[in-house]
Amino acid sequence: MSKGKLIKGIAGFYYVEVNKEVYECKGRGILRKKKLTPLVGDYVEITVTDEDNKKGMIDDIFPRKTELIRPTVANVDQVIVVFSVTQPDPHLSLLDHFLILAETQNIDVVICLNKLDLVQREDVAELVGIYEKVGYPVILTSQNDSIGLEQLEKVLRGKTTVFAGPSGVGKSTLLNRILPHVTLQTGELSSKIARGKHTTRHVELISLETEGWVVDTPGFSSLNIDFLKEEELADYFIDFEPFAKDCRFLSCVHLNEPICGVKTALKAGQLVQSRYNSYLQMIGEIKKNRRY
Ligand SMILES: Nc1nc2c(ncn2[C@@H]2O[C@H](COP(=O)(O)OP(=O)(O)OP(=O)(O)O)[C@@H](O)[C@H]2O)c(=O)[nH]1
Ligand SMILES: [Zn+2]
Repeated sequence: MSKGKLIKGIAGFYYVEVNKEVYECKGRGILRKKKLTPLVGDYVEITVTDEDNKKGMIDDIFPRKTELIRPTVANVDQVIVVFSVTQPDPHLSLLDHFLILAETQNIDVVICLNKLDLVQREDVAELVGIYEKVGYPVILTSQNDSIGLEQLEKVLRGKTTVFAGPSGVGKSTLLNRILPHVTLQTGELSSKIARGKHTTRHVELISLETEGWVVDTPGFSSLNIDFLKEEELADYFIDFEPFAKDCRFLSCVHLNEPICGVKTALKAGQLVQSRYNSYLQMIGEIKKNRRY
């Protein structure tokens, strides 16, 4: 028996990578009896039934560390959320929505700001400062000027990483650059049509030469956080947390309550206005969702 990583599942077949070789596998009946469904990202035990044709059977699934819902991938170590510094301009509210979703799934995030070749470093210093202060690592990259690529590779090494971000920020271009052995569709090829296909694609882990896997995901233009409750939203703003303990009421939602640690910190410049604006916007979305 060998231990492998499930990298793709299509129509009842599971593709399992063992020492850089990929085996087409079926799941044994025992899995169904145990109510286990193999997921992309799973570490599995397989028996090779046909070495020449690379076929095998999945005997067991190792316990999952994490289970991401969208995309459905097990054992994800981190998400790299890519935004471009311009073209398109970074949409901070969208980035904050993404960060909140990642926090609800308890997953580590690295922010990658791409297309650095189009601006001066000074122009992005404020943006970088905002998110580093909040507590997220920020990497600056450019595929055109080969900036930050080694740093990015270092972050990916040995991990299972989901790449996410809005359309057109350069995710596929970056991945093609650090994965020279695969070719992903980028916006340059008949963009709109390619993009349509993008969304129906199967989730697939791409193996890195330096150990580790990445998952490319279709670009998003909006994200729903309105399944959250108003009173729990602030818990996912990791920068609010140290100040929320100074609120008079335990149930404070940091809007109009008297003696609110979050609003005091905001006035004192200890919290960033754009983050609080995103918070207000999300509260609005949650309230709207409740009205039926
Ligand atoms: N100036 C500059 N342009 C870039 C860079 N990286 C990518 N681009 C361009 O940005 C456009 C979009 O790149 P893609 O890689 O297709 O973007 P994507 O994020 O994968 O987009 P979706 O597939 O729609 O999610 C293309 O025209 C790229 O040539 C960069 O570092 N600098
Ligand atoms: Zn408060």
